[in-house]
Amino acid sequence: MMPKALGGQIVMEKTPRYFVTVDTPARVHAMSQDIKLIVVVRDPVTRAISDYTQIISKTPEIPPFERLAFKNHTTGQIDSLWSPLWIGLYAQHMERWLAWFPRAQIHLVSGERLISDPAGELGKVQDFLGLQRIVTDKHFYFNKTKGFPCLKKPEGSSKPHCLGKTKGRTHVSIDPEVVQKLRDFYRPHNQRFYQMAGQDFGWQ
Ligand SMILES: Nc1ncnc2c1ncn2[C@@H]1O[C@H](COP(=O)(O)OS(=O)(=O)O)[C@@H](OP(=O)(O)O)[C@H]1O
Repeated sequence: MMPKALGGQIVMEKTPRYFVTVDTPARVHAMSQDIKLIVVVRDPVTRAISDYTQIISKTPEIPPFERLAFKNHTTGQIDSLWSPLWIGLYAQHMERWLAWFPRAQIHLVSGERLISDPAGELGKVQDFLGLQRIVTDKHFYFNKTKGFPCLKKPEGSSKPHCLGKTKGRTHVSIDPEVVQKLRDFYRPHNQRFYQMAGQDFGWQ
């Protein structure tokens, strides 16, 4: 379903689910072997809480995060198959992609640095895509109220553009003990992911 393009044009498509869907690497490989892949990753614990915040905003009747995160609350056994937690097992997902694509064809973007240093992170994306570095520091300003960077002037518009209301929303508050258990759970997975990535994302 990718649109046709002229020589010199780059076609882009974004579907977060691709990174974690088991059959996708093989299907993408069958479509194009020299495709460039970009993945935005953030601290998996914050990611899970953000995910849950999104789910509960649509289905308020679901059980609390603390209940869904554990298979057995007494033994503290984490339910790693619960989607918000399973998605954060980046090393497992990355492994499936690396069975089909060389590491150099996959570029990892830090979700945290995308907020703290958008121009730096986008500079690396432009290099990865073989583009001239057109987007730089001068294209962004930091909106303190939102806690997010905004574009000073998007193409074709004279007004600044900030991300929508749901970006940078307040997360559901989670029992700190549960957060600590999740940090302990993810630590070895994160370490394995840093090794595959060749970079330390600095998650706690
Ligand atoms: N450009 C950019 N830079 C940094 N962070 C970003 C960006 N776009 C989305 N986000 C954050 O990703 C979280 C999920 O947002 P999404 O737009 O993907 O989906 S949704 O809002 O949950 O439907 C959500 O995280 P939280 O706000 O922490 O819940 C978004 O704020």
